[in-house]
Amino acid sequence: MDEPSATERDSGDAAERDERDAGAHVIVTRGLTKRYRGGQLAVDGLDLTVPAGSVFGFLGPNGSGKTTTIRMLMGLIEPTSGTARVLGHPMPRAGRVVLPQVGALIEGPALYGFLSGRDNLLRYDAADPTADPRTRRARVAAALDRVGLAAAAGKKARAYSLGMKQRLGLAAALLQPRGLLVLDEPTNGLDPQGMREIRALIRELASDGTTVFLSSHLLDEIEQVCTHAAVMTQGRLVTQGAVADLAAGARGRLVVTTPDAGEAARVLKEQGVGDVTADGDRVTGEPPERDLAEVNAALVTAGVRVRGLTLERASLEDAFVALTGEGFDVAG
Ligand SMILES: Nc1ncnc2c1ncn2[C@@H]1O[C@H](COP(=O)(O)OP(=O)(O)OP(=O)(O)O)[C@@H](O)[C@H]1O
Repeated sequence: MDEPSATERDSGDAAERDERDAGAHVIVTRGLTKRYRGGQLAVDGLDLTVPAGSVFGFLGPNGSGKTTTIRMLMGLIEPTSGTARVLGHPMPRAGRVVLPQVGALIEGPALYGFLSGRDNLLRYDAADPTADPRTRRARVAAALDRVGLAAAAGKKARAYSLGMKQRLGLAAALLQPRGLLVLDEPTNGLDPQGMREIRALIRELASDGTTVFLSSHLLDEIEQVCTHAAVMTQGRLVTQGAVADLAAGARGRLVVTTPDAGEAARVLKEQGVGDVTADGDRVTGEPPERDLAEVNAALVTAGVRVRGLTLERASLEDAFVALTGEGFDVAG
């Protein structure tokens, strides 16, 4: 009679659930909090869940607590409170087990400019007590090949472009098989071409199933590269989930293309369209409840020459604005 019901049995407590999920989730934090000594609350009660195999974007404006979180995940600093599990183990306690399985690129790679790209990697690998010296040369060659630096391997690192340096940093993270790659702002400071190269490389690295956790203050970067994302603002988590679902949670924009933008804006407002803005021949607004065919008919009746009337898919930026009521500080 007193047997627990299926739901009671299944619910468990949060710790048990996290234990069960350890294989499915590569990073799990609960109430993770960091208050710096000066009193700054940098991360505030963070509950993060990173699914295995995802390319997970950790998105937030500058100063929102991304680097502080990454430093706690990597055991570089102690949390003030809360817990973090990485690859199923508690951090920072299990650092010795976890860290060899994590390839990290944090705050730019430390390189010796006077050494070639190849020699930098050989030296880096030699400093890793878990690395097998017998396979060193082969692993370095494979990593250079993987990031597209095989041809430039003999060049001194100081002659590398910023994008090449960043790729060399990624190669260093790939010298050993990894369960997780952690990249802090991997395209920061790169020109558009360098950004494209790094993004393509990240997608390729992820295609073999390696979980990639990358921080960025660039919304479009997350949309282009990531399957999942978490959004931070002022140390707090705003939302997390599959990128497609996050964007779908926000409503898109109604877009009317017309040479008669002023008149179109007036008619749209009359038709109950909110937040109408006109920019050149594009007039946009919040989609109204009513049938768009009626809105179109009203525009045409008023003499507006409609070239196009569409609903634009909501972006992650729309979702961010809808959730926080703030604009996303893209300039950083
Ligand atoms: N060592 C420190 N001591 C005191 N405050 C700090 C320290 N490091 C960061 N902070 C503060 O904590 C907050 C979060 O900083 P953090 O660097 O984690 O943010 P971020 O999202 O990574 O931003 P950025 O991209 O600029 O690094 C900021 O207000 C920052 O000024």
